[in-house]
Amino acid sequence: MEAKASQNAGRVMDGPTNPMVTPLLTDLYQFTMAYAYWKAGKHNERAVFDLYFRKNPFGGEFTVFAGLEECIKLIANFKLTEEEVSFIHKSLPGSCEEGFLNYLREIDCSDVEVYAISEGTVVFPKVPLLRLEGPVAVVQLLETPVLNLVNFASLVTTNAARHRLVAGRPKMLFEFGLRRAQGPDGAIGASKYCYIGGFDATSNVAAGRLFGIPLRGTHSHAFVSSFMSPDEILERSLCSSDGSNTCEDFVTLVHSWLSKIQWLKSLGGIFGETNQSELAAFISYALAFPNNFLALVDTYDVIRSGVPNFCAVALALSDLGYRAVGIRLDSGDLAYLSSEARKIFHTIEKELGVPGFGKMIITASNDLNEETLDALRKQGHEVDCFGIGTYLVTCYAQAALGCVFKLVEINNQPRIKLSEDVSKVSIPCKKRCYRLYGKEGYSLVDIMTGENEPCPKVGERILCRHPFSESKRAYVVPKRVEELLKCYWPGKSGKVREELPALQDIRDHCIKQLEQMRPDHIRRLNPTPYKVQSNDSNGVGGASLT
Ligand SMILES: Nc1ncnc2c1ncn2[C@@H]1O[C@H](COP(=O)(O)OP(=O)(O)OP(=O)(O)O)[C@@H](O)[C@H]1O
Ligand SMILES: O=P(O)(O)OC[C@H]1O[C@H](OP(=O)(O)OP(=O)(O)O)[C@H](O)[C@@H]1O
Ligand SMILES: O=C(O)c1cccnc1
Ligand SMILES: [Mg+2]
Repeated sequence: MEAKASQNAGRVMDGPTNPMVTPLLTDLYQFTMAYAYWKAGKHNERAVFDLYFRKNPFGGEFTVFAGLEECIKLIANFKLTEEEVSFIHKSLPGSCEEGFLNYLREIDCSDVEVYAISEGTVVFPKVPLLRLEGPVAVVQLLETPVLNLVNFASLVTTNAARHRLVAGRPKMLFEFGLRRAQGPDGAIGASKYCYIGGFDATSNVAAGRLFGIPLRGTHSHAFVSSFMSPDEILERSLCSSDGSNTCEDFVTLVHSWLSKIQWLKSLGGIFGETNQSELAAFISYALAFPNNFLALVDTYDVIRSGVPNFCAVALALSDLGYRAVGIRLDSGDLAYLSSEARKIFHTIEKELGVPGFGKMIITASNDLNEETLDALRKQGHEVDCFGIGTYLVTCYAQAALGCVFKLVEINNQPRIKLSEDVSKVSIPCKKRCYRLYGKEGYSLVDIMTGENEPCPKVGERILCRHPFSESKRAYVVPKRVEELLKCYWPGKSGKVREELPALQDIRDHCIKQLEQMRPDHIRRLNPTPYKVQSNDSNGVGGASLT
């Protein structure tokens, strides 16, 4: 065990994704406190801090924890450069002794221990997501960057998970937020964490390269409106998909299909002359990507122009052995338009005998959010994929998660932060945290115990009580007990360090966690609060949880 621990601790780890994440990415008062600790000879006192939040976001009763990997990468690489030390020197109020600068030159996180809940886990208020233990001055310097790395990551992952829950599992979800995100880091972070929260892909090419997230894109309005007429298309030939023949005039082939569907009885003359500049754009795009033809159909009129133009191009492609992908709708009533488009696709499949035409993929976008996804689901729609930007990545419905970082123990002495507001009182002591599962497989309660208290055991009755309300207590007989806080950075403790999982594994873990939640905790309307309690060692009676 010792050998493995030192091997892990010695492994070189990449720095944080964003090179701006350095020891200077902290509040000034962390450095002034560090100086004052040092001056008082207290800087090496051993402190324990908990990072937790007080209230679930978005009016819900769950949160998904994210940002751990970036925290560990910061901690693993925490070292001030000479230039940074001299900047701190200049920035501290008044004079600062040379000895402190030497101290700053030497510090790193080799004596810090980090325990954390696994990234992608569903978590609840008050339970520590991270527990940092180490020399007080060093751990204080970590407070701000660690909060910064966890707060938005967990908020946007939770937002993505909520969008996933309301859209339903079979739907594809694409994150399209780069243009609207809070700057480059907000965008890259949103792409990474929306993927963890259950999105299938991103339009953000940089995030695709950095994290290996699948990239997806559709078709733009500018491309459609950049064309005037099919006469602009000079190179009109297209080779069949198997290379066996070439259609010399693909434009004429498309026109012949357009007239055929125009007069299809079962379409009831729903369209006459379609927009020819739009048709030109579709043909041109099909010539560029015959295997991936997808058209944005709402530039002029979805039902009278966009969809018929798309169908004509898709049918011409089908003659040459290609299968079109589908359409994107970006305005109007998405429930109505997707259903009408689907009817047309089915009619063409049936009337013209083109197998699979009814299954064209319909993508929808345009200011989508949880509410609109919910409304669409209730109305009924035929959308297969949703492209979601602004509301998702900016976390429009809630600006911040509000994680805090509180001192709970110093030199083995418990510490508490009091407040008039009971929900703001910190819970003292170095803790262990457990999730207790009932006989149906759902988790029943998270409990926090003192570090040296006995751990809950399967099949044994445990009395759990609300941390601040004496009367709220219940017995639990767990069928399974899971310890939540694991060692992700052992410091000098010699403990084995948990490996940081691959992004894909974090995503799988998150999806599985949400599938295992009792449905009433994750429903949108009036969800049931999940219980977070502490262990009751004095054994007074209570109700039972099963
Ligand atoms: N069936 C529906 N039920 C509820 N909301 C919908 C439905 N269809 C679309 N929406 C949402 O309604 C809003 C419509 O936006 P808006 O009023 O700007 O119209 P628009 O279709 O974008 O118009 P424009 O043609 O000017 O772009 C969007 O937020 C969209 O997601
Ligand atoms: O609507 P969001 O959820 O933010 O998703 C991304 C949007 O970005 C694009 O258009 P853009 O918003 O740039 O232009 P538009 O509003 O005119 O469609 C795209 O067509 C989507 O509508
Ligand atoms: O690929 C798309 O359709 C896309 C990408 C980003 C924003 N809006 C749309
Ligand atoms: Mg828009």
